[in-house]
Amino acid sequence: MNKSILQVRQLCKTFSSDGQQQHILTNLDIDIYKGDFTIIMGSSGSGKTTLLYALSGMDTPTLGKIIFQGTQIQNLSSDELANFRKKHCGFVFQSIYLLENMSIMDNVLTAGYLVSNNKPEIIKRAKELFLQVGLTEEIWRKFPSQLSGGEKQRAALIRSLINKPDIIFADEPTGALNSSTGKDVLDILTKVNQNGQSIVMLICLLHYPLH
Ligand SMILES: Nc1ncnc2c1ncn2[C@@H]1O[C@H](COP(=O)(O)OP(=O)(O)OP(=O)(O)O)[C@@H](O)[C@H]1O
Repeated sequence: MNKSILQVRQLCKTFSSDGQQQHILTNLDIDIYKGDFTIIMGSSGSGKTTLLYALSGMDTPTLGKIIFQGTQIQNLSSDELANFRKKHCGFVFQSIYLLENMSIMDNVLTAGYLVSNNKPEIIKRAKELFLQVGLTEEIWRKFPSQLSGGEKQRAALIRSLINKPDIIFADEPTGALNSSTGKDVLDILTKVNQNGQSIVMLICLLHYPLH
């Protein structure tokens, strides 16, 4: 059986505003295993993004434990958490946050250089990844505004992969794409998973509560 890399125990998240409490996540237990493609479904507003923020240490839970490869991530300082995310997590979102003032290759390289000093190795890996997802040199030299939604999402996926993360968190990665480009992105995620990459994907479904 595969190794558990992320364990969530009795996770609760409550937001308070105007004296009102909103219990978004209640006593969630989750185990994410190495190499798995885990899909978490929930309706709009059910707390998927809240869960992703907690799992990746971008927000602190109200109660409960998140243990990543033996480390309880709530115990890390904000610098340690930022390092943890850089080294261990990759992110793909519905809104594609590429930097508009640089080519998509430079977007990917910039993310790689944050973690590694080995520039030739990062460049080699970026080129291989671009070719694997069907983006040729002509495309990787372009700026985000010159690309289709599907091409941009594939570039964002490469950026999430460049540092060989332990887990990719994909929050509705096909939400802004039409069905054919959305399928292309899902096919690529499936291929990446078949090569051993652990993926947690959040999908919005109507009328599907998380708890
Ligand atoms: N910082 C916050 N302060 C107060 N309430 C919040 C905060 N963040 C999220 N919420 C509330 O928590 C609930 C869950 O939000 P979340 O974004 O996690 O849902 P979601 O399942 O990702 O929704 P969608 O599929 O529409 O993106 C919503 O009612 C939202 O308004």
